[in-house]
Amino acid sequence: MYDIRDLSLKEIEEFIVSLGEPKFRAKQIFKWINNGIEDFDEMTDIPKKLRDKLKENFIIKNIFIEAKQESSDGTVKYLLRLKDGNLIEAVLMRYSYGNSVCISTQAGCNMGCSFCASTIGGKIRDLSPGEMLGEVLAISKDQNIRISNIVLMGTGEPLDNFDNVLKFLELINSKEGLNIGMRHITLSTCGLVPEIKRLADLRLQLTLAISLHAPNNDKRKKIMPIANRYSMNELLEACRYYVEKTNRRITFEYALIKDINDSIEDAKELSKRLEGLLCHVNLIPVNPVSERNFERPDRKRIENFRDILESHGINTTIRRELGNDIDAACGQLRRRFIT
Ligand SMILES: C[S@@+](CC[C@H](N)C(=O)[O-])C[C@H]1O[C@@H](n2cnc3c(N)ncnc32)[C@H](O)[C@@H]1O
Ligand code: SF4
Repeated sequence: MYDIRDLSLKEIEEFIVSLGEPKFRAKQIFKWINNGIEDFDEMTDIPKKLRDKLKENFIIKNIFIEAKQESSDGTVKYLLRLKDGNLIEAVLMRYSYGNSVCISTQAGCNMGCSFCASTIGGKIRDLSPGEMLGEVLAISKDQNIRISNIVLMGTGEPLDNFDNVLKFLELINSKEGLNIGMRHITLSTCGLVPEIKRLADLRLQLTLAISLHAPNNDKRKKIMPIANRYSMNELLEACRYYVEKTNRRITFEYALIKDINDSIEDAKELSKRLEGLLCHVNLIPVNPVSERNFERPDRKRIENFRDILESHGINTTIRRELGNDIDAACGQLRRRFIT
């Protein structure tokens, strides 16, 4: 049976009208779904007969909180169990401007980046739009807070699950739903070139983050297999296309790994590559993953790297690390539970 959380307001309307019921019921139902109800009988202003019809046709794929780790800075990392038993991670981060949830888009990942815990067991399956919405609803309900920002940076490659991710964006963007503006959404990708162009053509006002992590192709290939499929030139060309279509500044994520991509030469080469592109670089000291032996550079080296980029006119930040005292690296909490 279909998960009712997968449906847009328009799709619910179509269903309601096909039953001969008044259209306004659809809006009531959609609002209940976005309130995080877990049972159709919680829709108290919907007549029982109609609730029974919904039960005959749909289910609600509830997401269960399997475990959570709270950090002293208010960050909460969730291990969530999907209806079929698969485990995923999501993280709540509290900022002065609001509450942000980092969600997973797939159970596992096929992309094989060497520093990432999410890919160690490969991809199990894509998440549905309703499951992604369910991650946000579960956290909002658990904390009794409104979520104002969404980051697609948990387990999985969002552009490898393009249609479901797009539908999810439509759901959370909906005025009658969570009403989260596109400018409050960040989508992070390892760089699937055709999909970046497809996204650009939609001209959504979301922030695109590219996991770059290297100043050139050869170095990128060593840590990110996707670089064998699309060269850095192709990737940067797609980024330029994205900026041209959307007028939005791109964020480049660059995880600094000791002796791999953190030298002065790397910083200089990266600066040249990014020259003239409307962008921002976010430097992230790599999170050591127990299955890998990558190390972080020391603070001085990280700051040097930033200073070189800045001296070339590239806006650069060193990521403020939230949740440092918990298993912060993506996929680590999940791995601890499934191994
Ligand atoms: C888990 S990925 C999910 C989104 C998408 N698949 C991507 O690669 O951009 C989110 C971000 O975490 C980064 N990341 C993964 N493992 C990391 C680690 N051990 N240390 C620091 N950043 C890491 C990725 O490179 C990416 O920028
Ligand atoms: S960094 Fe992103 S694309 Fe790479 S393996 Fe991890 S989740 Fe997948």
